[in-house]
Amino acid sequence: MAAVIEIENLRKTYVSLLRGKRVALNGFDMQVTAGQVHGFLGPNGSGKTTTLRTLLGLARADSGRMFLFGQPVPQALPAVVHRFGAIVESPQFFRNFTGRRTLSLLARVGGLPDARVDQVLELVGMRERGDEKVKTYSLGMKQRLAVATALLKSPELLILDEPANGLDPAGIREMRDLVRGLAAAGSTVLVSSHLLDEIEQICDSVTIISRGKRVAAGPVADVLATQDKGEHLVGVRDDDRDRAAELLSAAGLSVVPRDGRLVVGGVSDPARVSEVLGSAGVWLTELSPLTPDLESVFLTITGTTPEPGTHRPVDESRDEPWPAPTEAPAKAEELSQ
Ligand SMILES: Nc1ncnc2c1ncn2[C@@H]1O[C@H](COP(=O)(O)OP(=O)(O)OP(=O)(O)O)[C@@H](O)[C@H]1O
Repeated sequence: MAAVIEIENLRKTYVSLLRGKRVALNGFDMQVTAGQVHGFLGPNGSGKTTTLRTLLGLARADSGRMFLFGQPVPQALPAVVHRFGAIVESPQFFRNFTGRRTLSLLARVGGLPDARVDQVLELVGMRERGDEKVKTYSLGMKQRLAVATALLKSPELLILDEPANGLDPAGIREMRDLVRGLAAAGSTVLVSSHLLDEIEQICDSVTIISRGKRVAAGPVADVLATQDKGEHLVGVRDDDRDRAAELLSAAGLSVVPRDGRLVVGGVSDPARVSEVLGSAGVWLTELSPLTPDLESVFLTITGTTPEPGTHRPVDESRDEPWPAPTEAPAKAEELSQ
């Protein structure tokens, strides 16, 4: 399958007079295959929005290579811009326009038939509210309107930065169905989100970024498998628990008690657990695999598992000292971004 997005060794440093240099992307790589829903995950400040802004020509990279539909960007953006839709920062709408008027205006600018407006309003579940003014919309409705604007040109690729932001549970489910529906119709979707269970449900593949670098990528199942330690939840009668722990430890398995049961790691064949215990007259009441979910994998890989009593800095990027006076002064464009 062809790669719709390819990013190689992308570097981006922000420079500000107040804070000096800040490395946002530190040699980041990503590939998104055609027809997939691809999740883009990372802790706060890890570089997701910077990646998307750089890919779309809204910020300039220090170095690295990027391709959309096989064409180098930002140079080829004018040639491919009609093939993708993106919502990277909360778009601003005219407050006194209705949703429909907003979309009609954009459709006209893009040379699209007005009939497309009704289609996209329907797609994002806003058909009934389309004739109300934007200023009466909730955050979630504005989010849907934003998605509708990105869908107007029936893009082959849709890039959504935190599309579930502000949506209630029903809205999140609708967004999920919308994204899956687009993929089923042949579109490619890149979606960044902090909602890991959502990503696990809707994405075929993921890229996880931490401190401006890719730390994991691939089909969701493969990424989950990297952290699969063969853990099983083992239940025995209360009286047998200590003995079971001893037996399993003696058999070379790791054993940690949890909520009246034992978490046993390093199990390549579950039959071994029942064999070890059964041969000593200890009988199982439960034996179930503990497969990692995306949230636990994410927390482990990015090193952001909360530790009771400690606070994690909210921003992951690396500060660098202000450049020595001999270095070239930062460009005005960089300072303003
Ligand atoms: N315009 C800017 N000027 C200076 N620093 C910036 C600018 N935009 C982003 N940064 C910094 O770059 C780093 C990466 O930010 P970015 O917004 O890309 O992260 P993110 O992964 O999208 O975070 P979040 O999940 O919180 O949205 C952060 O340290 C951020 O403070």
